[in-house]
Amino acid sequence: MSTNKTLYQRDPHYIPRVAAVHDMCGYGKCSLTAAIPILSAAGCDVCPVPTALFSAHTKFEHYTFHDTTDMLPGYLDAWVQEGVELDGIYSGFLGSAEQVSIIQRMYRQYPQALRLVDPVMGDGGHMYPTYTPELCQATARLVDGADLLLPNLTEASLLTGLPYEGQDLDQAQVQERLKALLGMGARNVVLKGIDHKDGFLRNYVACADQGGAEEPVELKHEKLPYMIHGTGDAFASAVCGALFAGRSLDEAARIAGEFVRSAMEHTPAQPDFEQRGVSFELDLKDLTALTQTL
Ligand SMILES: Nc1ncnc2c1ncn2[C@@H]1O[C@H](COP(=O)(O)OP(=O)(O)O)[C@@H](O)[C@H]1O
Ligand SMILES: Cc1ncc(COP(=O)(O)O)c(C=O)c1O
Repeated sequence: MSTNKTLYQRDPHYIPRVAAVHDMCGYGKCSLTAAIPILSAAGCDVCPVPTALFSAHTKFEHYTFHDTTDMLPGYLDAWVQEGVELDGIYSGFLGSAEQVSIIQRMYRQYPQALRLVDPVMGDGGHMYPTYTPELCQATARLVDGADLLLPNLTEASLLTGLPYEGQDLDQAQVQERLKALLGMGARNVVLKGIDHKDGFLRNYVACADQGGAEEPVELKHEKLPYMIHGTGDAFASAVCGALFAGRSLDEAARIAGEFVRSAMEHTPAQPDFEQRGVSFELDLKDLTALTQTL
């Protein structure tokens, strides 16, 4: 089964501009330090909107956190004054609940821009330390009208109220979560990280214009026997990059899964690999080759 759906028609001589609304981490590759290189490798002009500044991500014992909410209205006003145009708004980890209203303001200001929402809130059944129930409720407001929503299973539970039942979900449980997310107004969903402990990871693609009635598309690839932080951001950024390169949704999710798997294969060769995050630098040229239409 294939949805074979294209969200963005790429003119081969045009470079799409995408606002990346994520935090910046000094160490531990995730968020903007994933989104900027990965989307650029896929042929996008990335304009960062930093939602917070961290010395390192929240899986570290020691980190500093600076919420940037206060500076964002002026930052975006200045873009409007300069006539900056956007083809996409790709949001992820947020610093405060008020930032959801700021993203909605961007949606009003750039009505043609694709709305790509990675509803970063937690994993393994737990919220990230700087997330609060209020911030999760606010994040849920981004589901309605999202052209693409990219939750993991923890985030799918937080958004839908369905229980978190681990990563080993059967087809009916996957379908239930996808239907609930489409029912909340997401136009397309990629549900990440289903793990039957059979040596593969599975990602599922579902589209609202199929009424949620069709079987979702299952994309499976090898699972490497270690976990590294930041895979969700690398995966979501690669899906978005491939979409802006004109790839279909299924193909974008397949390309992104292979990109993360391949990058994870290179990662253990690096010192402190479990700390530094996914080392995808050597894989960027392959992402360019896979996504480029020029
Ligand atoms: N151990 C792994 N081996 C291979 N691919 C992986 C591995 N971990 C994650 N990935 C890929 O990255 C995607 C996103 O990772 P995941 O950890 O599920 O996201 P999140 O960080 O949002 O919880 C997965 O769905 C899978 O395609
Ligand atoms: C500061 C920060 N940004 C982003 C993330 C998202 O990481 P992932 O790619 O694993 O979803 C996290 C998760 O801990 C984080 O702490």
